[in-house]
Amino acid sequence: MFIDLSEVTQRLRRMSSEELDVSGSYQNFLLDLLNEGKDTLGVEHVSVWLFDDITAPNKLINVASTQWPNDQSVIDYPELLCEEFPNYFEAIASGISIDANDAATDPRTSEFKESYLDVHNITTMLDTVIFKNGIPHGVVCFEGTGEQRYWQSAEIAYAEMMADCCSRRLLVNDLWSLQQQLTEMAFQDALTGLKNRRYLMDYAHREISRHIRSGQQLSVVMIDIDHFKLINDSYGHEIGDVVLRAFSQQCLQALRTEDCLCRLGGEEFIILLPNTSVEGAVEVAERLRRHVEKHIIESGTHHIQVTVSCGVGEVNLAKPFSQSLKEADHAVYDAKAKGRNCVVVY
Ligand SMILES: Nc1nc2c(ncn2[C@@H]2O[C@H](COP(=O)(O)OP(=O)(O)OP(=O)(O)O)[C@@H](O)[C@H]2O)c(=O)[nH]1
Repeated sequence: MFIDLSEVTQRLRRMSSEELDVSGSYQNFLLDLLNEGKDTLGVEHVSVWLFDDITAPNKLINVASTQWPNDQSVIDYPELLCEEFPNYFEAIASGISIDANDAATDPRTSEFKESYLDVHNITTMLDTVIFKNGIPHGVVCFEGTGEQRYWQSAEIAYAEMMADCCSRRLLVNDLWSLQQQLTEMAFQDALTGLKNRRYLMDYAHREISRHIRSGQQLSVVMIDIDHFKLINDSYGHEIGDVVLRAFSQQCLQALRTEDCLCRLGGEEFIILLPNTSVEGAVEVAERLRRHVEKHIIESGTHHIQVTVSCGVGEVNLAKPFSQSLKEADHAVYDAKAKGRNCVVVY
């Protein structure tokens, strides 16, 4: 097959520079490349396989394929075990492209004969190595059916270019995942795993706009653990942390998933309740107060009962959210003055 390298190189270089949408679970960010390779080399299908562990690979995992349906995500990714295909794994580890003209007799691919090649009528394979930091990370597999093929050097060079493009796309995907993690961390409280104050302010801002449009009520409940200092002083700061974590889980159990529970800091928490009146918010706070009071927290030999004081208020949609927080805080102050373990409305 004749390949005009200058033309396909141009196309690949342009594709490589395109912005990637890596947000979907299905590997569309690889598929356009693979389809390009399939058409250019005129093969039956193209797939990408990655090592499970780049430093000590045990298996190759199939992460993308031109054979997979476009509209559904693949749940079980096919795998190849190193112990079953040692020659193939050794060939990949060498980093040199596998140009198996006759896949059934080539020593690098003949291991697939009965289980795969014969079953799918694959006659020829061209596998090029994907590198990560200079180390083999996986392969792009071009598989052909029908007439036996004699891979030309231009075709091999093209397939290697494809593998390099895949490397870059996988790198972009890694960076995107990292960025996602960092974003999550920025909005999460490290101790309890709940959302933090930054998230609350952002979320409240959006909810206020939405509630102005819908005309629904938005309420807030501030929760403060009673005599928390005493827990720290009696059992130590570490047990205090255990209590904060267990308490957070108790609160989540008592709430609906759409209720936004955040840790403001210390032993102070807040729930933002969308589409909820003050009466509704009082019910939520009472339910939560009773739930917390009833469930003893166990840590080692310690059995610790926690109670909470809650302040409830309606969020004034015309004023800054910080004002609503101040009002709820005021109500908590009143609840403490009333003897704690109770709910007070601002
Ligand atoms: N273990 C632990 N303690 C914390 C954390 N953050 C704040 N604290 C402690 O929480 C305690 C809060 O004490 P206070 O503000 O006096 O309130 P309180 O003892 O709960 O008393 P009342 O609110 O009046 O019922 C302080 O001792 C803080 O050091 C944390 O992340 N872990």
